[in-house]
Amino acid sequence: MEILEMNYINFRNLEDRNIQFSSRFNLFFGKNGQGKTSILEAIYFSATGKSFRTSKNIELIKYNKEKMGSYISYRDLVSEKTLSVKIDKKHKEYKYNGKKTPFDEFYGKVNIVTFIPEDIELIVGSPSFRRGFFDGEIAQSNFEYFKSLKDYNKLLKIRNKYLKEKNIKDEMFLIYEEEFIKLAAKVILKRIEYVKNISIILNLNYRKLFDNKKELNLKYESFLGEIKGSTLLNLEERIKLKIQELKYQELRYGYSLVGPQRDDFKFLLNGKEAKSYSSQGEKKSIIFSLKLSEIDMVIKEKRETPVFLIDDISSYFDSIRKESIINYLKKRELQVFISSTTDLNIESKNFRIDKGEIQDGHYECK
Ligand SMILES: Nc1ncnc2c1ncn2[C@@H]1O[C@H](COP(=O)(O)OP(=O)(O)OP(=O)(O)O)[C@@H](O)[C@H]1O
Repeated sequence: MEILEMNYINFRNLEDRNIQFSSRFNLFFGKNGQGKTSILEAIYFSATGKSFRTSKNIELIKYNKEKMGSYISYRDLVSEKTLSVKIDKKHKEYKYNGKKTPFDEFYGKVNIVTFIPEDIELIVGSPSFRRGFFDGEIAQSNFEYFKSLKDYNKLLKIRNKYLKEKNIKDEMFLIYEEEFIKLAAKVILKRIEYVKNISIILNLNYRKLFDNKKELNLKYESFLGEIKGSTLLNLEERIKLKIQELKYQELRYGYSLVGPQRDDFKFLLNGKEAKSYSSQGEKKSIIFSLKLSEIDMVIKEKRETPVFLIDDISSYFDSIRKESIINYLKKRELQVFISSTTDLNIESKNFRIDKGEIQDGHYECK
């Protein structure tokens, strides 16, 4: 998959422009605070309708402007297509090949993997941050999961309302609960499968790029306890039993104590939890390996190569790790967008960013 060009109007601090991209490396080079992250965010936003920095789209609109718009053309395995988004303070409009499209159908058309410094939160941050990330990843290449998760979240809200009102004898509650259990089991099973598959690739990538003497593992921790080898049916059974077990606590707290919203993902380096035991350099390397593994997973699930966005590579990695990453990327057939404050010694289409203004052309990165 390849993004061919992009247009944007009133996107953060960027001067409006049309940009043609290279199918391999695109390097955005500039000093701090000039708009390097914003241009990567504009690419991500145009392709997915979401930002990797904020959940409030309104923040993307340039200060003192009323609306913002973006457009990309891209090529997948089949043909060339376009996506566009318009937002103002009240409305959002998504278009696919010029036709209005609901967000659910817009999202997932272009596969993008991002690496941003804030990703370290995947190790040190909250379980909900990790769940959000992995759910997004699975949903990106699995529409059924996207639907199940959306429906599950709706039912979770409804269930919590009933629990809060202590209204669990209501006939509707029982009907909702049956569906709640089914969807909870589906979501958990898909997550287990995903973790199992990505874990193998993750370990290989970590060893290949950063340290071949260590073993990296990703583990799914469920509120159900040990769930290795589970099937959909026995997950449903176990959730039912757990609901029985926690019935009184759920009524006391007034919200669900069962379900995938209670689960977490853990990174283990040589069997020890990375959050508590790994160095900063190791944590960054784990996350980078995770992102490379995501690329491999998208290729496996969709047979389509995703686009890779890497923000601020120069200040994030030391020179040895940076070289290892660049050498690896050179060998992969990927379209890569990188922002950096220093030269990376790669053959790339270069863009210089200065106060939101982007100029292209080859130049010396100094
Ligand atoms: N909605 C907006 N409208 C106008 N300017 C904005 C908006 N949102 C953020 N900015 C400004 O855009 C500038 C560029 O931010 P950005 O994060 O893209 O910089 P950067 O080049 O990645 O910097 P760094 O290397 O320090 O991370 C900042 O000065 C920021 O205050």
